[in-house]
Amino acid sequence: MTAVLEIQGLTKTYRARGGPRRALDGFEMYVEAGQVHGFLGPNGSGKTTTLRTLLGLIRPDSGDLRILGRPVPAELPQVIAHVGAIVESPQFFPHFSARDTLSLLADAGNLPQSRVDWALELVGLRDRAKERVKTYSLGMKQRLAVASALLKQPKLLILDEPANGLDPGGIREMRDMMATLSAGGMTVVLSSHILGEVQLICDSVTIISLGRRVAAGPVAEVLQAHSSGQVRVALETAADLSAAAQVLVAAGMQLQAHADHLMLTGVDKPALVARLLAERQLYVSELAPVHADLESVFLELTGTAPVPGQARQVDQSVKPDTAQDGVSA
Ligand SMILES: Nc1ncnc2c1ncn2[C@@H]1O[C@H](COP(=O)(O)OP(=O)(O)OP(=O)(O)O)[C@@H](O)[C@H]1O
Repeated sequence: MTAVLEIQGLTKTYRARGGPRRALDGFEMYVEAGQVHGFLGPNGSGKTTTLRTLLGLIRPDSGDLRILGRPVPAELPQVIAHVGAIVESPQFFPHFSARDTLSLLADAGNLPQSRVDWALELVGLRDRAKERVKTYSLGMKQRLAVASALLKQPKLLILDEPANGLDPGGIREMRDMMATLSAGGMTVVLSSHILGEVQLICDSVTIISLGRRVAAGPVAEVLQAHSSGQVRVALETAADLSAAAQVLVAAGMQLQAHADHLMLTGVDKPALVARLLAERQLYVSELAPVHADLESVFLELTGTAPVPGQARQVDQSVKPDTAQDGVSA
């Protein structure tokens, strides 16, 4: 597969009041053509810095960046026509309508006016397109921003928090829109904190923590690589749970007993559990591997799971010693 986006060894240190602040520390990222790729990380982990660097808005200290195979920023002028992006909430003229705004942008970019209606339709603003932007809700402004990035019909669409401010219906529409765009061959990179949504939308993800990649790859592989092998076991007779727990512990398994089930960890072969218990006339009614979700993997990898009684500070996330976790993109 062709990489639409490649980043290797990206570093960036800001000069801040409190001293130099290393925002990116050998960061890597690969996105293949036609993918919807989720870019995830805690607050302050370096996502916006990465995206701004790709668009030539920030000069990196070092690193190799390529868009559509071209090195950036050196050859950004040659590829920028194929890249649509919203990296910061764009400001629109409040007295213009959405249609006027897009029309102006199409003119400025030498793009056909027919794209205006196409983009308005796609983001669901067609029926409100004549109203002034200042009367729009946050979610409607967000839709207009996406429409403005779509005008170029880009090969690569980069969206920083596209679901910000959208209602549940809007989030679902955004998801459908991504699917439509990706089916048409567009590659989409989106940063988001709505992990359930990312799990539904994205083919692949990169997770960043304190400026380094901590996981990357197809969503299913990342989940698989970080699933803890948990299995939930319930018995036909709940009264047999403690006897079953004893059997399984004696067989070297680790478990937690709950009122109506046992939760086993590190189980490679769930069938073995059923066999061990059946040998003692203990019959399982449920034997279900518990799949990790993206949120739990994210919290584990970035070390940002809430701890009762502690207020986590923004820079308290995990930075691995090495940049990789073994899952490749
Ligand atoms: N102009 C700047 N000057 C100094 N430090 C900066 C500057 N911009 C970003 N930083 C710092 O760089 C780090 C990475 O910031 P960045 O905005 O890339 O994070 P992010 O992952 O996009 O966060 P969020 O999810 O909160 O948007 C943070 O510690 C931030 O404070």
